[in-house]
Amino acid sequence: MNTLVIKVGGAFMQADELALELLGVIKQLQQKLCVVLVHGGGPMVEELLAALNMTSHKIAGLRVTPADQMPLIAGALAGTANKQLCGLAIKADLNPVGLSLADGKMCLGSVLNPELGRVGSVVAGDPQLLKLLLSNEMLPIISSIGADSEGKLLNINADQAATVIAQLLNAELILLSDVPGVLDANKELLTKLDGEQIAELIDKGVIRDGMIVKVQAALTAAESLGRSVTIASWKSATKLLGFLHHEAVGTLISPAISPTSTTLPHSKKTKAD
Ligand SMILES: Nc1ncnc2c1ncn2[C@@H]1O[C@H](COP(=O)(O)OP(=O)(O)O)[C@@H](O)[C@H]1O
Ligand SMILES: CC(=O)N[C@@H](CCC(=O)OP(=O)(O)O)C(=O)O
Repeated sequence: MNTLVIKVGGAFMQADELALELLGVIKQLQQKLCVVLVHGGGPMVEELLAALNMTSHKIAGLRVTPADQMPLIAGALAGTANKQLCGLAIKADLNPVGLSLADGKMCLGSVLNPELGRVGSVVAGDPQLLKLLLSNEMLPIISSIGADSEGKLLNINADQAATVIAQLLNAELILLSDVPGVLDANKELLTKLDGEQIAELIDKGVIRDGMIVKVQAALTAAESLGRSVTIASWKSATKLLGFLHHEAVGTLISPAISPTSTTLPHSKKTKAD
């Protein structure tokens, strides 16, 4: 069976009804595909830090993560967000297994850039654990907390995490957010983009904030997997069933023409490269 990696942003877990609808669609997709869910949780991180009177900021879409905030961020992502999503999956009659990127050595992490603190990059490691779970019809639900070779925790952007999981399993990849896809300057959906068009839209300031990391992660995946990656909304779950019949949803990111335009800031090459 082919494998599909679906990534959902943090706002997803806070929209129970829509989340349950998407999880119902995942149950249907499981008839035809192996599905792995990767999740973010930016809003949960921010809520926890704010409750503790702590602040946080992002550089180029990546949250600067001082070492003393790492246990809290791991709690919000691998704890609150992961378990909340596993709970919703149980309600949707799925068989979830909550994991982080270090489990079963599925991904190997290292510090991305010391200026960002414990922010990490990961490369594909051992797929055995995920294959075992998928062959038993379980739904792996993976948070973007990883670890370095010394076992110290790392905070990985969840779009980048999903990209590496797709590389690990040679899977299709869909990145779901709270927007219908990548939008142009008039807020109209762009149905197809390649590396050159993306570079231009970033230059013009049309693609901003978290969407920059997302499109760059999608390009990295598209290039290394040699197939298009979808950016779409988790708010229109049933449209995703069209994916089974090769119907396009959201924005299709196709492999870049210019490989240099796809590199993430300071990112390392993955094994799949
Ligand atoms: N051109 C664009 N098209 C769509 N969304 C964009 C664009 N530029 C910036 N964004 C912003 O990017 C956000 C999605 O990125 P992010 O907040 O990181 O999502 P998630 O948490 O779902 O991963 C959108 O909610 C939107 O505010
Ligand atoms: C390094 C980095 O930026 N980590 C992200 C991980 C969670 C994430 O990516 O969540 P969303 O998908 O909801 O944005 C963070 O701390 O917010």
